[in-house]
Amino acid sequence: MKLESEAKETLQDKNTPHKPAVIMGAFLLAFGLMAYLFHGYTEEYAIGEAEKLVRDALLTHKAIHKYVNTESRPELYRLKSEGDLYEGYFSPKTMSFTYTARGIKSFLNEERKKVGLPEVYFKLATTNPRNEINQADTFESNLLKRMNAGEFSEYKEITRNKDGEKSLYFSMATKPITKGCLKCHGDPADAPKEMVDQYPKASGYYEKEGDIRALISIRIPLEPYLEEGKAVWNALTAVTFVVLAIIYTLIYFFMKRSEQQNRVIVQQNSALELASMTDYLTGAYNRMGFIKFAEHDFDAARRYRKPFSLIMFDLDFFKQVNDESGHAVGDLVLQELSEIVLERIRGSDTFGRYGGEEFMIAVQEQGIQGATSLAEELRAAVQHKVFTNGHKVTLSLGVAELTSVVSLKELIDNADKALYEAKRLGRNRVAVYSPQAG
Ligand SMILES: Nc1nc2c(ncn2[C@@H]2O[C@H](COP(=O)(O)OP(=O)(O)OP(=O)(O)O)[C@@H](O)[C@H]2O)c(=O)[nH]1
Repeated sequence: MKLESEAKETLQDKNTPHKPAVIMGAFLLAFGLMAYLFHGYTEEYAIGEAEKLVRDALLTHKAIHKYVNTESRPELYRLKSEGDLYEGYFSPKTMSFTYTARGIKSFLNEERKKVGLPEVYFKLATTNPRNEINQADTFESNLLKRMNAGEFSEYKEITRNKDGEKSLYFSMATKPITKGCLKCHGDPADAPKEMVDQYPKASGYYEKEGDIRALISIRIPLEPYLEEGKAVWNALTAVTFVVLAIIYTLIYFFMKRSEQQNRVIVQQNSALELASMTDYLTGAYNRMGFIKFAEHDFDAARRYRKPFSLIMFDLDFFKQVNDESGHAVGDLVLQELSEIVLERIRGSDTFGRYGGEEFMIAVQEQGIQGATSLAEELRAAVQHKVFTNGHKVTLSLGVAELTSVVSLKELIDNADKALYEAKRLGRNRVAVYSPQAG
C-alpha cells in the first residue's frame, strides 16, 4: 500500500528557489554599477577642476607677459633714454619675463599650499635655456621637438607618478621666434652688451626665426580632487549599505513569512487531497484515490512492459452480518477485513474500496500467478479469521492480468467478470479471468 508521505510528495511545492540570494546578487550588481559610474564621475570632476587651474595658470602667464612687455620693460627703457637710469642697467628681476613669471608662480604656489590646495607645476621649458631652471626634461624636450615638427601645438594627458598618483599634464607651444626675439636670442655678438655680461656663459643664443623656442609645461595633481570624491563615495557607500541592509532584511523577513504560509497551505492542501482520496472507514483509498494511483501504476507497467494484475473481491453474504448484528458491527468487520489485506499486500500495491463491500488491489510486478496466490492467501486468511461478534465470513475474488488490455477500465471489467464467475461457482473462491470465457 502506498504511504501517505508518497501521496503528499506528489503535491509538494518544489519551487523554492533562493530568492533572497538572488535579490542580494542584484543589489550587489547595482552597487557595483553605481561604484563604476561614480568612479568615472569623480575622475571627470577632478579633470574638470584641474583644467580650471590650467586655464588660470595660462591667464596669469599671459597677464605677466603683457605686463613685462608693455609696462615694466618699456618704462625701464624710457628711464634709460631719459638718463634717469644708467645706460648699462640690466636686471632679469625687472626685465626678464620668465624670471618675473617664475617668481609670481612660486608665490602663488606658496599661497595655495597655505590653504591646502595642490601645488601647480608650471615651467617655461626649453632645450636651450638661458637659466638652467628652465631646462626641459626628456619628456618636455620630446614634446618640443614634435611641436617644432608641426605635429601639434597643444598636448594633454593623464599621467601617473611612480606611486600611481594621477596628474593632468598640459603643454602648449609658445609663439615662434620672431626677428625681434633674435635681438636677445640670436648671435650673442648682436645682443645687448649688458645682457651678455649678465649671462656670460649661459645659453639661450643662436635661435632661429620661426622656431618654437619653449613650451609651457603644466602639471596639476588630481589626487586632492579624487580624495574629495573618495570621501563622498565612502559616505555614500555607508548610507547605501545601511539602506540595502534594511531593505534586504525586510524582503528576507517577508519572503520567509510568505514561504512559511505557502508551506502550510501546501501541507493543508496535501492533507485535504489525501483525505478526499481515502475511505474514512477502512483507511483504504476510495474509488477516486484508487483509480488515480492504479491508473499511474497501470500506465507505468504498460510503458516498461512489466507484469501488473488486478484483484477484485467482495464479501460473501455480507448482508447477513448487517442483518444479524447491525450496521455498526458490519463496519467493524469491514475494518478488520481491511487490516487483513493491508498486512499481506506490498508497499507498492494499491488497495482501494471500490464501493460497499467491494474492494480492489492493484498488484505491481505480478502476473496472473503471483496475483492469484495473493488472492488465495487473502481468501484463506479471511476464511480462518473470527471477526467481531464471532462472525465468520468468506471472500470471492476475481483476478485479471495486464496482457492485451489497453486501459485500466478494461482490466477492471475483466476482474469484475472473474469475480462474478467466483460468485457463480459458489463463492469463497478465486476465479481468474480468461479471455475465452469472456
Ligand atoms: N455495515 C456496512 N454495510 C455495508 C456498507 N456498504 C455496504 N454494506 C452492506 O453490504 C451489503 C451488500 O449486500 P449484497 O449486495 O446483497 O451482497 P451480499 O449480501 O454480500 O451477497 P453477495 O455479494 O451476493 O455474496 C448490504 O447489506 C449493504 O448494506 C458499509 O459501509 N457498512
